[in-house]
Amino acid sequence: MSTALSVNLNKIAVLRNSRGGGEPDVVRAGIACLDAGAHGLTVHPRPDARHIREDDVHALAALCRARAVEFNIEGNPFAPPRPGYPGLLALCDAARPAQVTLVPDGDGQLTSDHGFDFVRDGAALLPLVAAFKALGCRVSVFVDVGDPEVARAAACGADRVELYTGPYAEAFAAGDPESALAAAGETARRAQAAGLAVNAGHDLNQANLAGFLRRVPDVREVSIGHALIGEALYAGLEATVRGYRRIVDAAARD
Ligand SMILES: CC(=O)[C@@H](O)[C@H](O)COP(=O)(O)O
Ligand SMILES: NCC(=O)COP(=O)(O)O
Repeated sequence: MSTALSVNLNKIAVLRNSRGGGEPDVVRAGIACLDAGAHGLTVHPRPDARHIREDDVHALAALCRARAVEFNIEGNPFAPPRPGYPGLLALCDAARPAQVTLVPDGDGQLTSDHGFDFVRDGAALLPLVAAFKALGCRVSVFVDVGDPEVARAAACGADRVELYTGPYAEAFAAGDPESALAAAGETARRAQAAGLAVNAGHDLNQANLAGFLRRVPDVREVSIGHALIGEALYAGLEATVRGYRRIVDAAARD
């Protein structure tokens, strides 16, 4: 079984928004990721539009359609519309992503840090999941590793769950990933037994990914952004500085 890599472009938009203007360009970055072999692209437009904006969603949806690859939009289905953010359902209605990943983030969160509470939110999720599926989207829901109620995602109508891998990444960085890996494997198996496919994401990187995929069975997709964009900066920094040196050195010779 192979695992698809979906690159999350949020952090390209963070850089762009820090200056206004259009650089770095999220579509150009998306093209580079797809040219390098990414199987799809992910965005998590937040209601405060701190990074990915509505216009980015449409531009990237068009790119993914043209390249026949998966576009994955993440967001909180309960967050109400506001200026600059039409709401997740309206956004998906307009952009028609192949997959929507429902994430229960509050507005003020720095980043995603927990999955759904299915006992509390299950009844409210049921009609929402149906509404996204009526748009033709595969629906994945963000879940905590170790959630004993993970099978309830199937009763909500979801197709997949995305395991929240932040705690695993922390345990790996601390040199003690064993119990996080065992728990992730167990949660994946419980979800799969309920008929759900399994995605994973959050703070995955080139150091911790292989160990995760070795231990957690049949992970269909990983979505990776923060670390990948940081690693890309390091990987490209030397070549870029050399390029600038060539320019200033050539100008000095003229
Ligand atoms: C659901 C998930 O784990 C990622 O989408 C994460 O939320 C990235 O969002 P930010 O880039 O806003 O931190
Ligand atoms: N769903 C996880 C995601 O899209 C990327 O998370 P991160 O790599 O930015 O932590």
